[in-house]
Amino acid sequence: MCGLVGMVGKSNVAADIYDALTVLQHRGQDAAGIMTCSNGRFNQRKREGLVRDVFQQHHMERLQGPIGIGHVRYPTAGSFGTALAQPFYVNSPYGIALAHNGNLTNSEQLAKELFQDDLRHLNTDSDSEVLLNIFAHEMQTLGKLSPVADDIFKAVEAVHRRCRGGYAAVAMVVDYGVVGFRDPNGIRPLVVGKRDSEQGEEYMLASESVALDVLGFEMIDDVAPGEAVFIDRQGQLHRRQCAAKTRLSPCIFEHVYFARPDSLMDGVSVYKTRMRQGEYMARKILRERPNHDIDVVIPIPDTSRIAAQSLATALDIKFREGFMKNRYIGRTFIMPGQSQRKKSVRQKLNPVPLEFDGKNVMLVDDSIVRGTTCRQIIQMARDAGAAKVYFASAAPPVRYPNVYGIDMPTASELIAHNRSVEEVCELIGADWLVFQDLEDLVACSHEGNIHADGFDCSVFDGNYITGDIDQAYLDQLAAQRSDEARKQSKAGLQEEGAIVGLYNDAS
Ligand SMILES: O=P(O)(O)OC[C@H]1O[C@H](OP(=O)(O)OP(=O)(O)O)[C@H](O)[C@@H]1O
Ligand SMILES: NC(=O)CC[C@H](N)C(=O)O
Ligand SMILES: [Mg+2]
Repeated sequence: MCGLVGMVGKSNVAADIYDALTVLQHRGQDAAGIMTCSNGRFNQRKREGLVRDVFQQHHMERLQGPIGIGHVRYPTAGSFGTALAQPFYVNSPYGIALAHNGNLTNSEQLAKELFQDDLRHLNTDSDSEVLLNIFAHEMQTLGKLSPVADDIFKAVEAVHRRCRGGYAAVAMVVDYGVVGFRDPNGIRPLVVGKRDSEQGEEYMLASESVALDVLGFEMIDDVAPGEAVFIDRQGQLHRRQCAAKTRLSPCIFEHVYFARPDSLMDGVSVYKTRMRQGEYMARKILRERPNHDIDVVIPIPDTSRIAAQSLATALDIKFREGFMKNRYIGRTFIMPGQSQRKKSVRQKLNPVPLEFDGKNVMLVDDSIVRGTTCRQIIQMARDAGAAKVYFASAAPPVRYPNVYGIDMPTASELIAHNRSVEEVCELIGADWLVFQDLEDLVACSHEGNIHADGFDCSVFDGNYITGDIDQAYLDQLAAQRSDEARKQSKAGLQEEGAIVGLYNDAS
């Protein structure tokens, strides 16, 4: 789940893009990049690492220009490394750069077409490079020396005709402006906002509204499914629906885990949704065990805190912060390998023994995916003296791979895949395990926006809303992206040295 920023300002935008990327860091910890444009030249800095490590003063100084885009990466396709960091760039036509959040499900087919029909070379195995080249090819076929908004929209229309999957993107056309667009199902999020400056209005596109808030932009709107929003270099905003058939089916896992709670996505307050998740969980707990003996509710920081608090309030049970979080360790789920994830849980969380000693504790997490976190946490609770350890997940069991931009490619790595709740409970070592029901989770989100046509819940129900996913695709994805496959590809990459990429090295 990557983070995107695009900006058209009245003076240099790099510092604002940097700040917005730090606000979106929770969406991707692997690599970061910024590209700006001034007087017909692109300036770029991208590398593996967190935003604060990638950009130093001298990089910021050379990122000149009043328009730019930025990206934080959490890989879901292709390999790792600086050459795969975004934005991507093509020199023809015009000079176009693009940053992408999501995953194209037909990227292999598109890569073939790009080579055989469009005569374009791809230098990486990133689906984002495919998306950029499709957009660039469609701009090229229009054959305009000076493109206008209408041309950008025609190219986005063609992107929607050719691309499948989940995608939100920001692209910059040299000296013309920045366009943001979203797939026809609105799976991945994108918002647009504006701010007044002394020289006139400035615009920002971002994955989450929280980036706009922090930078002083007022939210204009969510980019609609299939819509494109183009802000030209002069600061004029143009928008158009570019897809023939659209529906609003945003990814529900954004509400469960990915998004920051202070974000508003498609009209849904992530914070309020998580509050409702806790309330619905409390009802389920009372349905299952009206005479439960829970003494205390303890969240597993960070994401579950809000749901855990409302759950405790609804049950009228004490809420206690029984685990302290090391603030210098990032999110473990979006780390690239299982051994790193496993080690980080223990480094990240440490129990406060007096909250556990002799008590029946109900631990609450937002979700159980691979089971890395809950297994260790339950053991920690027992070691800290808990009498009974109950566990509640504010989301239903994750049983199916994600194909739209979340790194859950392999069913067999998911602890609940092909397992009953009782089996998972035994495997993680809990005394009682309660999962949210899917219809309740959907209700929590739907209450936030009754106009949504639905939500992408594929990781919970295996129903892939783009309708193009079959077992062969899932098998191929698992073969390419399982933890095991990735260990090997990373080793291969290091042996061969970095692939050719248009990026700056560590200097
Ligand atoms: O079952 P698992 O595979 O362990 O995945 C689920 C866990 O991973 C996430 O936490 P993470 O540490 O990434 O982030 P957080 O601090 O935002 O909770 C999520 O909040 C769960 O705690
Ligand atoms: N999480 C994402 O949005 C990933 C974007 C893109 N598929 C990549 O792997 O770089
Ligand atoms: Mg967590």
